[in-house]
Amino acid sequence: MNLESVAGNASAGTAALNSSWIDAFLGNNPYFQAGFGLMGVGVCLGGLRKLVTVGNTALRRRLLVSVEISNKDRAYPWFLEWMAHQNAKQVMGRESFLGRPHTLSVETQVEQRHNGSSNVLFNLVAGTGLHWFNYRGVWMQIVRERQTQSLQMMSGAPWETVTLTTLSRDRGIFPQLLGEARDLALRGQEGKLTIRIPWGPEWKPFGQPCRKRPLHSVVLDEGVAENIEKDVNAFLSRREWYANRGIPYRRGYLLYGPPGSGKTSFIQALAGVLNYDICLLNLSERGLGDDRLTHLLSNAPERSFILIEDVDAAFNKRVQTSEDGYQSSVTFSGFLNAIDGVASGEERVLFLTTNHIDRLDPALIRPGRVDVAEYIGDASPLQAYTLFTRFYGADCSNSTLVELGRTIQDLVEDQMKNGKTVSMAALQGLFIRSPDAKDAVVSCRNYFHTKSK
Ligand SMILES: Nc1ncnc2c1ncn2[C@@H]1O[C@H](COP(=O)(O)OP(=O)(O)OP(=O)(O)O)[C@@H](O)[C@H]1O
Repeated sequence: MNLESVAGNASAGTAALNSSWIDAFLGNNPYFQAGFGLMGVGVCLGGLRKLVTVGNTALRRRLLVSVEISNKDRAYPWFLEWMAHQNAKQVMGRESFLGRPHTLSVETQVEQRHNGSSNVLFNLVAGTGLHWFNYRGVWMQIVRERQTQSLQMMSGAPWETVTLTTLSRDRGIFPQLLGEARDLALRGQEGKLTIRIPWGPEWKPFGQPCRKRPLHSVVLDEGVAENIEKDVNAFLSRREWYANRGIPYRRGYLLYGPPGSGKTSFIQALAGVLNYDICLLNLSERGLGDDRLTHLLSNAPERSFILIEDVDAAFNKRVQTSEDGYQSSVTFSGFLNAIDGVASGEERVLFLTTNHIDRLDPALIRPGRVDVAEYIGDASPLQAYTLFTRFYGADCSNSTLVELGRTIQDLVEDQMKNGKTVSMAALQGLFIRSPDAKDAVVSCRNYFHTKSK
């Protein structure tokens, strides 16, 4: 036996000894056996979990359908209002709707009453988190999420989304539900006029929608209201006509005349009759530049009049020729470009008002920018008569009304012969302060008497 084979035998012996020691240690050690068992169970569970996740994703993809509504979309407030409505029904025990939401948020609504007072309603809607509800026999999941990390730049409000999920076969229920929400929201606005003002690059409702003013309550000189209304209606019915001829689909109106003659009131009443909103733009607003103005005019909400009041105040000859340039950061050429609306092919109805048409640059009031210019003047005798009869029509007999109305008419006529006029706003003020028709005549007489001194 040589030395090498002795060494080989020794090492083989050591290896056999080690392996039998490990086998003995592992095989007989209950801790190791349990450890391996647990590891096996863990691996199995991990695999199962993965399987469930994959299965769940596949199942969701094939069987479920989701709709996401973000608070950038117009449907978002409609949907929340609709939810509040459904929730109120549930609270009143009329309909089973939400699976008893535990997180609620408040949607506060201020309702203007007919007598001028207001009523505040607190609607409880499903808050952030997960909710279940049944709509027309279809179960849905609502997840309302709010992003607290980022805020909307202009309003400072957090971004929100509502995700509705239901079975794929019931996907047709979404348009139905959203349609219902829209109808509910629009029904709530029936008889109301929304005024919007710029908010950053967007238009935002200014306060609560107000009650529409009947057109006949604004008494203009004979034929004036009818002319404008007819022209606006003709324009709105000729979209195709404009498109076929490649003419930009826009129309500009300028109402000019003394203060308190009813220019703004008429535009608001007309918007109400046509179910249009008003986008009120103040050219002297701080921070309003050419770019933002162009963007605002090109992105006005559909079915809205753009109203720019006292347009002379922003661009009158005096200011334009002054050395320091313009009052606001909107330049005159920027304003002309914006109202020309090179960037927009959408319908655009622009109303401008001014007390001083002579101060307007001819470039602003040329056809294409201002297509119809109407003078709205102080009270004519007939306007005074009509306003008087509208105020006191219900309070006295027809013959008394006519007789007193004629007196008012004569008073205004006499004033005019003396080269004096009275605004409709002033007459309205006198009538509001007079409890009855006879008082109104006395007040008018005194007023005119004082004025003619
Ligand atoms: N023609 C009118 N018929 C009925 N009410 C009128 C008329 N004109 C003015 N009024 C009343 O006077 C008030 C002021 O009217 P409005 O603001 O419409 O006048 P305006 O011509 O736009 O004035 P300004 O040029 O100062 O902006 C309103 O409350 C309105 O009801």
